[in-house]
Amino acid sequence: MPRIGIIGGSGVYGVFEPKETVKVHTPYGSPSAPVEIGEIEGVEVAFIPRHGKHHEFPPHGVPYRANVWALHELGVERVIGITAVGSLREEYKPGDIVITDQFIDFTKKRDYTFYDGPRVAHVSMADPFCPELRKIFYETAKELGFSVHGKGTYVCIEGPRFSTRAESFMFRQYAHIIGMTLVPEVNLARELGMCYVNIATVTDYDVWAEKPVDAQEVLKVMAENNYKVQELLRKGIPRIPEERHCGCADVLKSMFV
Ligand SMILES: CSC[C@H]1O[C@H](OP(=O)(O)O)[C@H](O)[C@@H]1O
Ligand SMILES: Nc1ncnc2[nH]cnc12
Repeated sequence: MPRIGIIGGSGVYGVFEPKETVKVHTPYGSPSAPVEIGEIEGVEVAFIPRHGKHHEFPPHGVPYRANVWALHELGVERVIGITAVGSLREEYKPGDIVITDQFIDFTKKRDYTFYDGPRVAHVSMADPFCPELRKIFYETAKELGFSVHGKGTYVCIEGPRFSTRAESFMFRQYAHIIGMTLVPEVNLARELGMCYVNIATVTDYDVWAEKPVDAQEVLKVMAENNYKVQELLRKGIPRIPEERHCGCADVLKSMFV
């Protein structure tokens, strides 16, 4: 049973040679693609490409609930979310890795919860990311010699369009990086008591820095930096302890009304 799940973002459609591919049906429909099960350095891992095998799901159309539910159903306790992000600050440069520590939600119409009633839950999101996983991947990225930021606030926009200049200037007052997919993936994982870490690769300076970003540029820079994500997973995953000591599952004790 895989206890670690990876959700790959733009430009990340496979991170190992799958041993098995599983079609999972969930109460929320099918995940973006059948779940691939394989091993990274001897550790069993499940993988879902967030946008589908051929990037057919736009950020506002990703079946986030089905993806997270499917991983949970397969026994996953820890989710590693890989994302491509724009930079809102000079010092977060294209090619840098960010181990996100906070987010701001500017999405508008997604399915944000597994608890639509009659069971009602209010999950704490004060510290949305697993501290244990953040430490492992930050330290591993440092050891690998990558330019890595141990913190960063991710503003999640609805997309699929990129920001206007005015929006970009506003967002950069509060956040460091910008993307379209962290929410609701991170909060859904938390609602099931799973750990979640976001490994973000900076692909561009968002439009505040003058030149408008485009999708081709994001994919090109992601492809150039893909090896960093692969190395980080290969070296970081074997360092994840069997037992969790992070308290991420404790939210389940107090979130129900
Ligand atoms: C391909 S450009 C915009 C697209 O890239 C990012 O995807 P992901 O977060 O899944 O890596 C961004 O959020 C948008 O969905
Ligand atoms: N500048 C940007 N804005 C929103 N999502 C992105 N994903 C990658 N770069 C982005």
